[in-house]
Amino acid sequence: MDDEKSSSSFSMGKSAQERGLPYVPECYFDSMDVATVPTIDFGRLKQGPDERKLVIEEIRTACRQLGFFQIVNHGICQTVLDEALLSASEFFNLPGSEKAKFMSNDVHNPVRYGTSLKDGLDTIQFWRAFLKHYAHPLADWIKYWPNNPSNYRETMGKYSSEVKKLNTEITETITESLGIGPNYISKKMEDGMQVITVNCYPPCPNPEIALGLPPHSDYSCLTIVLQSCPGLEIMHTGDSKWKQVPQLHGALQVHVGDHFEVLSNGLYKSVVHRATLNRDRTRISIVSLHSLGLEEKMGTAKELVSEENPGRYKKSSFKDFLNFLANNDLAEGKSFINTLKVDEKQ
Ligand SMILES: O=C(O)CCC(=O)C(=O)O
Ligand SMILES: [Fe+2]
Repeated sequence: MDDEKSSSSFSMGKSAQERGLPYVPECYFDSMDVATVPTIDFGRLKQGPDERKLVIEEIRTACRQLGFFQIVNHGICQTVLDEALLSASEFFNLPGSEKAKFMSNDVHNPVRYGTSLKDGLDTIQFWRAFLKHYAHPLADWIKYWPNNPSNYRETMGKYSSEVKKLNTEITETITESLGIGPNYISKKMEDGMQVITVNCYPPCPNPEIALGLPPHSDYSCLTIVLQSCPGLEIMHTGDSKWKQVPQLHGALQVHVGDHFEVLSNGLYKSVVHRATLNRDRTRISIVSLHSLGLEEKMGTAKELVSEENPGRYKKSSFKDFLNFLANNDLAEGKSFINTLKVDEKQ
């Protein structure tokens, strides 16, 4: 199956759910374990210091136990979310030749399209098309983004800048929950990198034997994800089982990434996750990865290191991750965070 055929085999309707944003019949997930995902009401952060303290405690627990939570009342309105998803799906519906203009295997390229929708039906392993683009500072990068569909830059740009602001707020709560204060890294994060990965997983004829994305953790400090329907699975640290993340309309998912595992000296673990497939509808996810500047190294907070609790990680930057990615295949189980652990055998 080639990209051209897969793209034309799905189409979007007119309005978010009515507009036909993809859904998956519930029966598909009957056989799966569903994750109990902490849902954090961000509106409560502004309801006085006592309420804020409780929310920070919930975030601490979620980051320690799962490295993952979802947020509601995050302040980004539903229209912005729906329109970003819609223009993402319109992009993937374009003819292959249009998308191929952005095709690149160079992981250092700030805008690139790629697809694994080429393998024969018997041999498919991964079933995904993606568009990645740098998003901060927006004015520097937006001119390189697709302008087909014609509102792509506007809708995705709006979503990107709102999610960038949200990232700063979440970062403040995370460092506060680590006991190092809300301003520990927020300014650096504000000036740091934002990479948007738009994933498209068309209906797959063999969802049992293929995946959208292999198990991995994100290199980022934080990743914020908007999904059109369920499909993400996270590894439950308690019983080491894959669990499906349920769909909560309007919620955004937050992943602790490798660089926050490093900052926290391993108190918070980056969440291992994978994208599964279904045979009925297309799934879209918009993934916003936030880290420090391209060459700025993330190290462990010195406040979280002591004689009894020595530093466990080497410093690294986003660029170090890109160099790792250029030379290693995540599908073969290679993991960036493992290369950062000081006691890990290389
Ligand atoms: O599609 C998803 O929900 C996950 C995508 C993902 O993990 C990634 O792009 O890093
Ligand atoms: Fe990921």
